[in-house]
Amino acid sequence: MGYAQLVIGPAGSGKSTYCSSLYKHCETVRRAIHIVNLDPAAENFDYPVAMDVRELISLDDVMEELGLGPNGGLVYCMEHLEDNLNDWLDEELDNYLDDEYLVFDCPGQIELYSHVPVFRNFVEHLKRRNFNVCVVYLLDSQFMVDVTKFISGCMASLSAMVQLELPHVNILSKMDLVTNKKDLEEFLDPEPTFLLSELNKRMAPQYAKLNKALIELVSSYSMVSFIPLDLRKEKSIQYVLAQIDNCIQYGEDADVKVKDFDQDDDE
Ligand SMILES: Nc1nc2c(ncn2[C@@H]2O[C@H](COP(=O)(O)OP(=O)(O)OP(=O)(O)O)[C@@H](O)[C@H]2O)c(=O)[nH]1
Ligand SMILES: [Mg+2]
Repeated sequence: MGYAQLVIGPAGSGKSTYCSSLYKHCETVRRAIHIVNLDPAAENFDYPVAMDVRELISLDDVMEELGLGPNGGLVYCMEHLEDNLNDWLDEELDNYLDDEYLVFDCPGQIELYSHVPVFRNFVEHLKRRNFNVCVVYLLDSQFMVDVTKFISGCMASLSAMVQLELPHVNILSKMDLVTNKKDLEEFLDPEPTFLLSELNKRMAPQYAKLNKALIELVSSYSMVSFIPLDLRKEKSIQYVLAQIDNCIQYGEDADVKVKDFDQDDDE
C-alpha cells in the first residue's frame, strides 16, 4: 500500500512552497517522502524532484510546435500525461517501493480539477496501483478575510472535491501574512448561519435566496473547514501533516501522536 497527497489549488496559492517545506520537515524528522512535479510549466524547485512531468512533455515545446497559448498548452500537456499513465507514470512508479509516500505538486489552473477529467483518471490510476490518495487543497489566507471571496474559494474547492471524489483536506496557506488573526478565526470553522448573515450584508436583497442555497450547499458537503498553515512554525506543518496522514491512514499501526496545533503559540 502506497500513500499520496495530490496538492492542488489556485495559481500562486503556495503549493510548491508547501511541498518544499514539507520535504524539509520530513527530512528533519527523518521521514521518507518524495515530491513529484506535475507542473509542465514549473521552472525552479526548492525540493529534490523525484519524478518530473517535464521529462515526458515540455510546455515550451507544446506552445511552439502546436501554436497553443500557455493555458491551452497546459491542458494539452496534462492530456498527454493522461494518455501516458500506463507508460511514463508506471515506469516512474516502478522505481519506488510499494509503500512509498508521494506528494504531487500540481499546476494551479483550477479548470484542470473542475472541467477536464485528467486528474480523475490520474487518481484512478494511482488507486489501481494500490495508493491511498488524498487531496490537499490550498487556499491563500488573503482570500479569507472577505466572505464573498471565502465562498468563491469554497466553491472552487468543492468542485474539485466533487470531481475527484477523494478524502479532502482544505489548507489555509500563508498564515504568516495574516496580521489580524481574529478576522480570520471566524472563517476557519464557521457556522453556516454566520456565513449567511455576512453574505446577506454584502449582497443586494434580491440575492438572499441564492445566498441561502449557496451556504446550504457548501455546508452540506461539510467542507467549510480549513486548517491554517504557517510555514514558519514547525508545529503547524506537523499538525497539517498529521491530519493528512490520518486521512490516508498512514502510520495507523505506528504509535503516532501529535499535539493539537495552537495557533497563537509562537515558537
Ligand atoms: N509569505 C508567504 N509567502 C508564500 C507562502 N507560500 C508561498 N508564498 C509565496 O507565494 C508565491 C507563490 O508560491 P508558490 O509556492 O509558487 O505557489 P504555487 O501554488 O505553487 O503556484 P503555481 O504553481 O504557479 O500555481 C511565491 O512568491 C511564494 O514565495 C507562505 O507561506 N508565506
Ligand atoms: Mg507551483
